Amino acid sequence: MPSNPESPLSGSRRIVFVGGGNMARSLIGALVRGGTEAASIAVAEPNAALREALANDFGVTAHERADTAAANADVLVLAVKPQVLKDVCRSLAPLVADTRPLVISIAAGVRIAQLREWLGVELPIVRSMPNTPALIGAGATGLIANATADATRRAQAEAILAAAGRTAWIEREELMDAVTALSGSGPAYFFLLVEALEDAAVAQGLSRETARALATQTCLGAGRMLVESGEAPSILRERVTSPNGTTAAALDAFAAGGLRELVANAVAAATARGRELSASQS
Ligand SMILES: NC(=O)C1=CN([C@@H]2O[C@H](COP(=O)(O)OP(=O)(O)OC[C@H]3O[C@@H](n4cnc5c(N)ncnc54)[C@H](O)[C@@H]3O)[C@@H](O)[C@H]2O)C=CC1
Ligand SMILES: O=C(O)[C@@H]1CCC=N1
Repeated sequence: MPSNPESPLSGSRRIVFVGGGNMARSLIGALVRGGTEAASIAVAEPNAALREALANDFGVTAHERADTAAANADVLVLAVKPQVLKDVCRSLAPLVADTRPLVISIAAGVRIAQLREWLGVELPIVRSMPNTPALIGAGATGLIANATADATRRAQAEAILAAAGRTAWIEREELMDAVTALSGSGPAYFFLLVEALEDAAVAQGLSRETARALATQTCLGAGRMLVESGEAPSILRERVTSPNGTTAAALDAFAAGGLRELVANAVAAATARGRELSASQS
């Protein structure tokens, strides 16, 4: 149980993660750091090394099998790869028919209707899309609930994901593909930009070490300014850009190369791939 009785998690008897990989580890770490008692968290993970690491690092109960871990779950967090989710849900169907947990899925491209079908019974379901910065408590997560999830269940789901960063509810489930393309995959776009900046600076004569240090700190500083100033990115960009100066020269080159169109194409491709993945799961 969380120590704070006002927390939306205070009524959770047991939060059970099915799958103990990267994302589950991020969320479990965030919950424990945020004050949720490790004794109220269990995880099912077939990989023994991962299981032991979760138990040792966070004090949670780790099981080999999902059905053992999920007995008496109040909240079930589905954190396996999308490809195995159907089998996992079907194996848990008899159990959840009795225990009626809140089900939170973090699987990319798996729709609520599919989860409902595989679980075999009407349950409160929240589909979410977190991202890897959840590892350091700086995640961004999109959420959508089915009609069976009442305000209490929605608040519980939000509190679990909010332990690892910011959350945003979306109005229509189709928009989850866009959320996946923006914040789910987004950290990779950012890392690619840092790689490209680093390589470009090396080409201009800086050492690899200096280029990485300056590129990394520049991105951190710019990101923090964006969050802490609350100002629009376009305003912050204009403030860096002296008329006819160095930034203007670089921005002209970006525009000539079609950077905005390229980003729009990349996000459209990711959105379309999300749609394809969910169609292939049925
Ligand atoms: N990596 C990312 O950036 C993001 C991933 N996601 C989603 O999160 C989910 C998990 O992704 P990761 O943590 O990156 O994958 P992962 O591969 O690190 O973790 C999945 C874990 O599930 C375990 N597993 C497999 N079969 C199982 C079973 N029957 N019962 C219990 N556990 C089982 C595996 O041993 C593995 O450790 C995926 O559905 C993915 O779409 C969501 C947002 C971002
Ligand atoms: O690349 C993927 O499909 C997953 C979903 C969001 C981040 N990684």
